[in-house]
Amino acid sequence: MERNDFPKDFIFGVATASYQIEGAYNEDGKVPSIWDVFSHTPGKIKNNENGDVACDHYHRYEEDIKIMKDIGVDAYRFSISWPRVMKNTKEKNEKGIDFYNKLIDKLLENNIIPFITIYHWDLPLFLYEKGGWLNDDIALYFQDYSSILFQNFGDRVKHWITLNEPWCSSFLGYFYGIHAPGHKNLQEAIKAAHNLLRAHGYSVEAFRDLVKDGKIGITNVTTKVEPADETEEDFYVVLLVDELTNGWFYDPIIFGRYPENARAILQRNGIDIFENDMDIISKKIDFFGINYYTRQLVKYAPEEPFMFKTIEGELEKTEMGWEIYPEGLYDMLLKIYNRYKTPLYITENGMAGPDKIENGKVHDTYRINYLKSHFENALKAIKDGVDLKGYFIWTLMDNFEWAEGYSKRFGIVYTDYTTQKRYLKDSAIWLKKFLEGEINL
Ligand SMILES: CO[C@H](O)c1c[n+]2c([nH]1)[C@H](O)[C@@H](O)[C@H](O)[C@H]2CO
Repeated sequence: MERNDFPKDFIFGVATASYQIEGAYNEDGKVPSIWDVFSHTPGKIKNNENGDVACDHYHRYEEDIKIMKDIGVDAYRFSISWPRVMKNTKEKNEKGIDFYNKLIDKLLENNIIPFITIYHWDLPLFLYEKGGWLNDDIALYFQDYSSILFQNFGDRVKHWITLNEPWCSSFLGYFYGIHAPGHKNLQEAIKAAHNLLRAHGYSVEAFRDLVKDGKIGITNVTTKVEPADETEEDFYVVLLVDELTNGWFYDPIIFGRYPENARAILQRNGIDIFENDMDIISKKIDFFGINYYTRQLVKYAPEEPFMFKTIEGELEKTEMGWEIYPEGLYDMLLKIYNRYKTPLYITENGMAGPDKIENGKVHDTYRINYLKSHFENALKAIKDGVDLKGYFIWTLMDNFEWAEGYSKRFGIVYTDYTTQKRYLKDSAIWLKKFLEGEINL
């Protein structure tokens, strides 16, 4: 398999997110986010680390773009920091706008296509203090914020993603409590999920007026859910978990309704399900972004809140403890495309590895093998009819891995956090050769 086996307009890129790489957490008018608060709260982040400095990308973006250019990526997916661009619900921070204008112009100067994620979890604290994703007004605040981005950047940026993984923002942030704002309330999670979907819809509505020649979509967690054992009960919980994680955020956008089995279970547990604005939520999109990493093995467990528990699988695992399961990418690409008939991008795929640097080198052969096997499954899906338009590797450089702090390295570029020096890992050199057509896998 080689680069030319992919469609000629297929794009390969790398992805990052504002809070994970930018640093400058209180510079040039940026106001606090819920992640600034959460990461400064003792015990929330491994080793009590935070994103105050991260990869210092705010000051080093030109160097980072040069690295992307050197590797030869076609596109770069990055997120906008809402609290860097907005001082409050109405006023924009000009210095924040300036930063992203410079970033976008430098990308275009280097023939790298910018893909903007409007929201990748760093909610401004001033909105959290108004109720955050639990306050129905947030959908219109998000529309106002989105409109400011469309008006300032839409002349040059034609590919937009409204939200990154609303499942994480709602379930990890409001039910499991391991992400900001750290709540543990299922009803809140369902409310937040609905307001995230509403915010997505209102953003799409504004986009159609303000960036008429652009494409917009949403990125969802997309995990292959499989039964731990071949029992009827385990197959039943597969259906339920697939609806609760994947379907809950795909179905409303295409069908204008929540998946019925998960909905029934939630209602049977006394959870209110929301229906308002389904016409807004299901505004036509141009693509889905798929974040695929691994599978989830589930077992029927009647004693658990959703009657299932997750079982540890036997396959080789990454540093995150996630099984390496490239076939699952093929399965999910087919499943999502055939169910929703909407063009797809892989907006994240990659692995955390035991990366050690020696004399400026990182021999991450395991990451090359991971990417190679996932590229092969993406190509197989294309050959089997999936309209897959691109593939973004997570991630450009090692960065702040949320609750894991800096302990997990996903980058194809190694970040030395003490010197802020960047080092191309073997996987970056491999990718460069693949993109140049030098490698036939
Ligand atoms: C099951 O993994 C999720 O889909 C997922 C994995 N990841 C993500 N979502 C987030 O979008 C990134 O910000 C993370 O850095 C990245 C690596 O953890």
